[in-house]
Amino acid sequence: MTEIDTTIQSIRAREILDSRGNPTVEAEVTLACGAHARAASPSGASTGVHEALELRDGTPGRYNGKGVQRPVNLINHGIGDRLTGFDARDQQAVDRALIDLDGTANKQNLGANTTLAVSMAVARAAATAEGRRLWEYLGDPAEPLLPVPMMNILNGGVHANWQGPDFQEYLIAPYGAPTFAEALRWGAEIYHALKAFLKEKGYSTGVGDEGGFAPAVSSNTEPLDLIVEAIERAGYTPGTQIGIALDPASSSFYHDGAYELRTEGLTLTAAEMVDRYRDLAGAYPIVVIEDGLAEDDWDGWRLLTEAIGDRVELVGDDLFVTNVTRIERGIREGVANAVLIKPNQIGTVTETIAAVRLAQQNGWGAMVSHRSGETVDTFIADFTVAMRTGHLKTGAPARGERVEKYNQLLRIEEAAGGAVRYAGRAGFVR
Ligand SMILES: O=C(O)[C@@H](CO)OP(=O)(O)O
Ligand SMILES: [Mg+2]
Repeated sequence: MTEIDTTIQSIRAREILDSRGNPTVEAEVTLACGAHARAASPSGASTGVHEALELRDGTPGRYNGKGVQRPVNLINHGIGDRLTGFDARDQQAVDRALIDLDGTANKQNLGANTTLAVSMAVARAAATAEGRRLWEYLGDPAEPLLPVPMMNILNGGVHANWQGPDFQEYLIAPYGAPTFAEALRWGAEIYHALKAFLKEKGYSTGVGDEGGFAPAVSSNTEPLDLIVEAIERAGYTPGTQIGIALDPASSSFYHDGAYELRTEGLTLTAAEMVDRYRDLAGAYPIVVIEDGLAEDDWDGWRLLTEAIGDRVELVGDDLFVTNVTRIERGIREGVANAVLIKPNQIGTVTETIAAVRLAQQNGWGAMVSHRSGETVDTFIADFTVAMRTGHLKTGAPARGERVEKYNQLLRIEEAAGGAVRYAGRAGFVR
């Protein structure tokens, strides 16, 4: 067998649009053997202050300073040349070179959007050259684990321009399904049942950034009642077949040391928020709460973990920002029990894998996630299967940029055949 030459021959970048109509970076890698692949960075709206930098043009003009010509130029005039000659199969060396070229802890010079597009495109090009599927190339698990799709069917907070609830995301988790394909079908049926129910109640069925409905509800609890009803109308049982997850994204309504629930006209302390989550977890089949407390409210997080960490998966997103230093602190201090994994919060595939492994080695959960600004790139679908993380959140079962990830998982489940397993309830740490 002749050895395939996976030496990087060229890397080019371009500006494309994301699902919010904002520019983002797409990188394209060509190898000596002729294989080529591309990858695009997503972009968040409720970004954590500790995330790696997302580099944009900054100056008014094209896209009001939100353009990405600077990242594109960095790749076309510098990064591409630096990485030419590297073996695309040596992901760690490629990512190390990107990290060194940037030279900061937070990708301040190159931007995590710049480095991530390159890093993912290199991995995909290497997989293509080897004729392997990306999930096999990244992890080669003997028994591929299909994740529970965490479907965000009701949007609030900044993703709904603060027209709906303060809590940003209400998700359904069809963990009782026998296969991923069935889970996705259940989720889509519940999504449609919710739409019909909202219409019946006179609510708008317009959607937010992640494809979930964004009704102008009068409290943060009302969506839970709407969703429970939708689950039942679709013919499923809340709690045994379908769980509910929340991402309040509370950093976005945390001001001057308190949590401001505008919808309810209330300002709560961390302890009062914890009481509320305890009550909600008692009254509804809640399996996951992400970012229940704010990104630097470690004391509040500790209270929450002590209160319900034994029965609810408590996921740190803005708290950990896919950063091993912050995750290590959480593990050391017993704060949270799971990590949200967003590759663009840290900027390379290698560093993202390190964050997943750190969580898994400590018995913590790792939930891979899309961003609210997405493209049709499906890297995270393959990544989730490769890392066997058991669950993935990538929006509503509607809107192209969201369903493309779910559809990729359908393809993976089909391709993996008999070897495959659906994570189900075991996909959660609690
Ligand atoms: O808070 C989140 O978890 C994400 C993704 O759902 O939102 P954004 O990409 O806007 O940070
Ligand atoms: Mg979040």
